[in-house]
Amino acid sequence: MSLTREAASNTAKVLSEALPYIQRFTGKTIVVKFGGNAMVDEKLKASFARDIVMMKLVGMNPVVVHGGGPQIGDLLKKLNIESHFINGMRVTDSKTMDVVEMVLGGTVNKEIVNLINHAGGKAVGITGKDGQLLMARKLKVRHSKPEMAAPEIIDIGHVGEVASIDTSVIDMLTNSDFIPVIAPIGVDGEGRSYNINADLVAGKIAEVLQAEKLMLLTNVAGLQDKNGQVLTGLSTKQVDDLIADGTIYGGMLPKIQCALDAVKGGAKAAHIIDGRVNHATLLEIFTDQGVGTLITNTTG
Ligand SMILES: Nc1ncnc2c1ncn2[C@@H]1O[C@H](COP(=O)(O)OP(=O)(O)O)[C@@H](O)[C@H]1O
Ligand SMILES: CC(=O)N[C@@H](CCC(=O)OP(=O)(O)O)C(=O)O
Repeated sequence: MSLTREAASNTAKVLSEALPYIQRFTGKTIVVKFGGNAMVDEKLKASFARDIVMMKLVGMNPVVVHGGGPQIGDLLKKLNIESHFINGMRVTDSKTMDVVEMVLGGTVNKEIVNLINHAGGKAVGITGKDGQLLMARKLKVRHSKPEMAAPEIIDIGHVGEVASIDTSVIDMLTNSDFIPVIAPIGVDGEGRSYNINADLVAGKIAEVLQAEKLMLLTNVAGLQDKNGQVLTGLSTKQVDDLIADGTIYGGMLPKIQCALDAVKGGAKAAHIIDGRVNHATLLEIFTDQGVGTLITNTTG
């Protein structure tokens, strides 16, 4: 079926709108975090993979970090293991850690690799253990409740934070035209595995690579206020207030924290975007209409 003159002209307009973005981002690193909740729809997964391939083909260096919280939750449920979260982090005992490693390093990682390869890219899946990419240490979680005088430090098991990053394996892959797909599992000097929140990993990698953009795809329109309005251009003070009054909670806590840390650490910008929108990644990179919440260092 041929396009009408008007439709063809609109398509040409959109394509030509992409030109300055292609020029601006060629050779630049874009870290994309693909969230577990944006990863449950087959069509969205396939369009995400095409977007990543397109970025690579026009000369950008996409680095994919993925989550898989819902997928871990599904397998834990089948195994009759309960899921508990504190401050957006999964309480991870030894049995849970085995499942986390199996799901993130196995099924989820290889599914994304497969989708990107099917779309015409050359993806390689790794975990933070490969090439000692992610050295981790145990995360100390501060937990507070209104009735408590001071926050207490609680043990949530094999949950880690990033202690150091060695990007050699990422550099080697991107320099050979591969697209790295990274599962957020870290390791310490003793060889112990750690479950690390995928947003935190994406943020740290964006910081170390001094990425042009950190894109966090999720299942909401962006960071929202109490009335559901999407907020953008926030200062750190505003973010602190939104956390204190409970507007930001659960999985959004590590997301917003890592976005702020990444831009403070040298990533140019962080975007929290709606992964439920078809081709959200492409829209954010190549058009004038950014989708979601933008955080830059100038915002506070
Ligand atoms: N202020 C807020 N604005 C938007 N979402 C919020 C906010 N506070 C908490 N959330 C929750 O954070 C969730 C996103 O975090 P998470 O479930 O961990 O996503 P992902 O799996 O994509 O990493 C949203 O689905 C929403 O329930
Ligand atoms: C410590 C911690 O909570 N780790 C996460 C790792 C996966 C993840 O971050 O997945 P999403 O991005 O899909 O939420 C978890 O076990 O669910």
